[in-house]
Amino acid sequence: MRLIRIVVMNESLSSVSDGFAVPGYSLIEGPGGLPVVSLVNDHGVASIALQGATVLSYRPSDEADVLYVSESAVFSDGQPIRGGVPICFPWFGSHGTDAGKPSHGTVRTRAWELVGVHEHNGALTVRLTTREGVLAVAFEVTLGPRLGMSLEVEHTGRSGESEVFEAALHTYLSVGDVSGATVTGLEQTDYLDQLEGRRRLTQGDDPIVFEGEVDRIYLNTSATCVLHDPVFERSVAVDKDGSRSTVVWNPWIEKARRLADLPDDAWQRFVCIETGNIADNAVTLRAGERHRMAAALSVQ
Ligand SMILES: O=P(O)(O)OC[C@H]1O[C@H](O)[C@H](O)[C@@H](O)[C@@H]1O
Repeated sequence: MRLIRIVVMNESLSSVSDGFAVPGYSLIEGPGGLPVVSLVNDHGVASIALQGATVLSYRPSDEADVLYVSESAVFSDGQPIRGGVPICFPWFGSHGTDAGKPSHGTVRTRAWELVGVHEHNGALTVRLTTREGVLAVAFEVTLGPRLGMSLEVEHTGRSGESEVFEAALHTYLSVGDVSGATVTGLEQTDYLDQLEGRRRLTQGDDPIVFEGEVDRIYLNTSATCVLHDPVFERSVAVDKDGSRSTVVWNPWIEKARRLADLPDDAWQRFVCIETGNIADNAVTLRAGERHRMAAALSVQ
């Protein structure tokens, strides 16, 4: 176990010299030696890598994991983790003006700081922070009756300044077989089709089905989405708050082959439903302002 710097920000948190003395919480050595927060309580089990503040698993009691992590994922400093819930920030996809900058921003490839763990009404919450220029970023994960995830951004710069950012909780949901899976909640919603240079189209009345690559940024929607999985015989709801965009992605056969950290057949085993603020829905923050975006996963 390597040494990890842990700062207690909140005096009310119980702490010991090497972590937080909260029942159900532990900091363990995860894949590739990366530090991983493990949470266990009556609601289930969750784990979060400090690398990218990436949620790696969420298993409600008596359920298989809600999240998918690639069997070929790379767990290494400076590398994004393929699966779970990577955080895209402060841009989504390729950078608007500099093609040399990394896909999905800067924070998914760096170690975040673990600043707090607490228990409240039987739920466990862990808080991680990072910073991008004048934007201070905090991510909280709560293991309760649902898995809560909250991304809060504060502009700490000088008055008169403002910043525009995009964000997404890039949630890889595990499915028994993508071919039979459907997503509801985005009917009659406009989207940018990433497969057609972000051409603007409108979803019809039918659920989203997967019969080929799907890569869409739905705009101006705060709707709950539900992933229906007839093989696992369950539905997973993605509720959200402070988010106006939802991305739905499955790479299908060809793109999965091109992604080195994804097995060739892995496209069958996940659907991404990503809670975000992207493109038209990018967020502008003036100095001193905060923005909070949250998502909650639950099995129905
Ligand atoms: O390979 P990554 O940089 O992790 O991106 C994986 C995927 O993320 C999002 O879902 C985008 O809409 C896709 O276009 C992209 O392929």
